[in-house]
Amino acid sequence: MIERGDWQVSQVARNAFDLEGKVVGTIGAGRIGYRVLQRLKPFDCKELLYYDYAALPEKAAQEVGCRRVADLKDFVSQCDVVAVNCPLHEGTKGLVNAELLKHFKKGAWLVNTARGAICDKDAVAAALKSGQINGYAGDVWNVQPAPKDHAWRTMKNPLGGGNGMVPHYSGTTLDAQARYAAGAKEILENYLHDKPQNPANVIVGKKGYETKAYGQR
Ligand SMILES: NC(=O)c1ccc[n+]([C@@H]2O[C@H](COP(=O)([O-])OP(=O)(O)OC[C@H]3O[C@@H](n4cnc5c(N)ncnc54)[C@H](O)[C@@H]3O)[C@@H](O)[C@H]2O)c1
Repeated sequence: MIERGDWQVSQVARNAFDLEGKVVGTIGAGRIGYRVLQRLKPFDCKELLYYDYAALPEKAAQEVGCRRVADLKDFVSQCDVVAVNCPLHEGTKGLVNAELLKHFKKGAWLVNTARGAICDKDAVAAALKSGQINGYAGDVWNVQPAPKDHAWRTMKNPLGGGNGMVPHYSGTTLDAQARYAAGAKEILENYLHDKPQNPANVIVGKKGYETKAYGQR
């Protein structure tokens, strides 16, 4: 469209909204989910919500002014935008499915930069096609690279838009690659020199799951 130079603002902007005055929520309020809430604060959203079995420390919740909602259906029914920021585990695979999508506000927006398989791909495509959700955006796919017939490559809302998928690279800036490399080096050095690991880096330890972030066991 840009290359062709034939865009019309009335067409391009017919489905664009502000975050100001909207209710935005995150499924998962760990390192990333909490930072998302922090970064949303200056946008003057109507309310910031989170759904997580682990409550944020009171001070952290107060700093961003967010409210925890204990029931997932209740949570999504209040949000104009739902962002998925929890890990993929047996309790989150297909968490956003046809049944849950029915409870979303009609025309809500769903963002998933966590893991593709947390959202049921066909249920998301159907909800977008019907207008139950207005948009789906993310960089993560249940199969990567996604096959040619993957619904998320072509799905659209009734206005012919609403698909904000990109390849899984959005955290992969050159600066981030330097951070990954430094993190991997630190973990290897700790291992080789028999030093304790930073608990934030341990998912499975010698005794099984050590993190509390991969479901309530
Ligand atoms: N797209 C990318 O390039 C990219 C980059 C980094 C991380 N990620 C994804 O983001 C996820 C979150 O990262 P993080 O660093 O914030 O992890 P984290 O471990 O700090 O936080 C995860 C949070 O999710 C919560 N959680 C777990 N299961 C839940 C459930 N069933 N319902 C609600 N909340 C639940 C945990 O209690 C925790 O608070 C990662 O697991 C990873 O899959 C994606």
